[in-house]
Amino acid sequence: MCSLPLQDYQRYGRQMILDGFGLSGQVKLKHASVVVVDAGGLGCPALQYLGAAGIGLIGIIDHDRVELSNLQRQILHTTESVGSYKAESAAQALKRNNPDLNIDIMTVALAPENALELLRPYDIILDCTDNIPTRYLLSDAAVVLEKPLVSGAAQKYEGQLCVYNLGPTGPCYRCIFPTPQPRETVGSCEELGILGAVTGTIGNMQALETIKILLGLHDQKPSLLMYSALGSPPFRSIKLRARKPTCSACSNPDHGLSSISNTDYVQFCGGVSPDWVIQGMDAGMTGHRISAKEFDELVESKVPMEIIDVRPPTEYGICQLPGSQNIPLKNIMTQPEKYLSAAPHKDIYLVCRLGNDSQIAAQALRKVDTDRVIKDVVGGLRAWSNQVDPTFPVY
Ligand SMILES: Nc1ncnc2c1ncn2[C@@H]1O[C@H](COP(=O)(O)OP(=O)(O)OP(=O)(O)O)[C@@H](O)[C@H]1O
Ligand SMILES: [Zn+2]
Repeated sequence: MCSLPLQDYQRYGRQMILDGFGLSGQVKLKHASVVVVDAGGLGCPALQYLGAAGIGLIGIIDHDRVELSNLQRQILHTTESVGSYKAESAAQALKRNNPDLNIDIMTVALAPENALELLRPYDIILDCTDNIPTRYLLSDAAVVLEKPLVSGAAQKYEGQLCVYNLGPTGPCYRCIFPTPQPRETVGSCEELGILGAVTGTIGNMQALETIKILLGLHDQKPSLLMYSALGSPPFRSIKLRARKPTCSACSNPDHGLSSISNTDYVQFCGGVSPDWVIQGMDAGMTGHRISAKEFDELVESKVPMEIIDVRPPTEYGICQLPGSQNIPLKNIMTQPEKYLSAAPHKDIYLVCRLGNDSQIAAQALRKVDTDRVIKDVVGGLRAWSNQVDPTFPVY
């Protein structure tokens, strides 16, 4: 009797003849389950190889829809899939290659309330996300669920790869990064740019690490791989120590469901909402923020105000709101008092391209002056163009 359907011997034969793989390896993959958060730049290549290799059950979590600007790197999606859910579009692409796959499509954002429930059914979790709050959330959930977390990151020409929480002593993300980097030093692909083949390199390696773990071919030694496409050599690897005895997650016996649901991941990471929060997945919008539409109403009603645009001068030179002045983020961060005393009584509204840097600037100014109205425009000039003035350039 065959352990696999007859046609699978042909489909997977090239990998089954590898030393350390064999029939038993293919059967292990068939009985394995992995969940990939998300179907973006890293998730697409990772999913493509996991699906083709014959993983028995694949979960895809992504609440977002395909946009034209995703297609240079999110290679499972096509021009026709623009507007569809990424999780659905990715699942269709995997099925075109391998029609018998079992795929769980989850078109929701992973959040503290649903993380454990959504991730629990799977053996291994892949972190392919692009924001720091979700990285901490995924790590904390992987620790509670005692599952390996294959984590990738990519930006510009660079990427990183690490397997966290591997085996009983493998470190978690919090062991290595106990506190988030300041928001000013990190940014999204939309802000900083990304070369598609770089996400391809890291995403493929995430699939490879996952398959190694499932087959028992992983050496279980934790390391952080750093990739720089323009570097020489392009790959460097740092050995990581075992779990940190002081880690607030993996070495804390009280770390569990309640610590996840009681953590405000967005606040912990500097209070800047990633776009899944802004899209209403969370009650993240505070009284300190204003929508582009409401901001327009205030401008129209001639309320006295100071409009500060915190973009770099080159970007301010491309397009700007009438009546705004340009004070780049880094100037505000180094001398917030100076800019407050220059406009002593007026309400202050801050804008930037996408609404992230202006949030940081607003927080810094509010620390110095707690009485004044100091708000940032959600979604920045991109939202202004979408919601108020379609003739305002988007770049
Ligand atoms: N908490 C989350 N739950 C589910 N999916 C998430 C979560 N956070 C991020 N994602 C998904 O991660 C993916 C990241 O993909 P990627 O970094 O390639 O950029 P993008 O957001 O699609 O595009 P761009 O940054 O160019 O606008 C997105 O599809 C996003 O929806
Ligand atoms: Zn830890």
